[in-house]
Amino acid sequence: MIELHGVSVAFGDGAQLRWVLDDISVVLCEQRIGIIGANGSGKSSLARLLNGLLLPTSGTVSVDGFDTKRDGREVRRRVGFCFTDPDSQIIMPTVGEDVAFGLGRRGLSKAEIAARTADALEQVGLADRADHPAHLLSGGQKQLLALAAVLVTEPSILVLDEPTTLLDLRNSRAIAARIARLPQQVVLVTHDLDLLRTFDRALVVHDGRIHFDGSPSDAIAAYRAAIDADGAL
Ligand SMILES: Nc1ncnc2c1ncn2[C@@H]1O[C@H](COP(=O)(O)OP(=O)(O)OP(=O)(O)O)[C@@H](O)[C@H]1O
Repeated sequence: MIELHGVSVAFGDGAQLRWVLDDISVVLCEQRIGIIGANGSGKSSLARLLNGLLLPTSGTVSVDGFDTKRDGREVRRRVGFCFTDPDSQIIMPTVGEDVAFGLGRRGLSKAEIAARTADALEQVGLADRADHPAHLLSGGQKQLLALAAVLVTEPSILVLDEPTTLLDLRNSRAIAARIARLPQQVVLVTHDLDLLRTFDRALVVHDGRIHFDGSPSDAIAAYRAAIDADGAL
């Protein structure tokens, strides 16, 4: 369970200080939660708070009772994060090595690392690509690899920041299908409103605040209404 209490985030300082999230309090415990909203509204900042990639300027964020400021290590063990651009996450030459890399410094035997790597690749449908050069994968396969590299660390919560933005329809469907089968709690930032159809809950972020919180269909309607009210369409 993720809890945010009175969370605000500012970037810059002095005359350059800019608040991008404003007094957010929310408890996230459903299995599938979407975050939607306009460009620059604060969605990624909100997502990054959830595993301590970004720390609140004021207020607190906790995961299963562990505070992201005080207990960063415990939080990162529980919350895996996938970035929009998988290239920024792929580190090693081959697919298998890249997934195994996440298990370094855990004191696991070679056999355990190999078994967990194979299992993570199986989960995302890349089991036959272990020896393939990671940079030669397609965009969709790279997204799946980035997901496997997070899954191998066995997080109980996954935060995915726009995992289908770079993908064509076929690959985004493949990612959506994999996400749907994951046993973990998933918090998904997306502009692809179709992805939320089967979700339990969706938050609409608007101007750094949670503008709406409820069912995905009501959230999409609230998002459309907010954009219309802004005169942006
Ligand atoms: N590290 C940073 N330093 C300064 N400003 C930042 C930083 N990260 C984000 N911002 C600003 O915070 C605001 C919210 O950004 P954020 O990436 O959270 O929005 P978003 O809703 O995810 O947008 P998008 O849909 O375009 O990805 C933007 O105005 C952005 O420029």
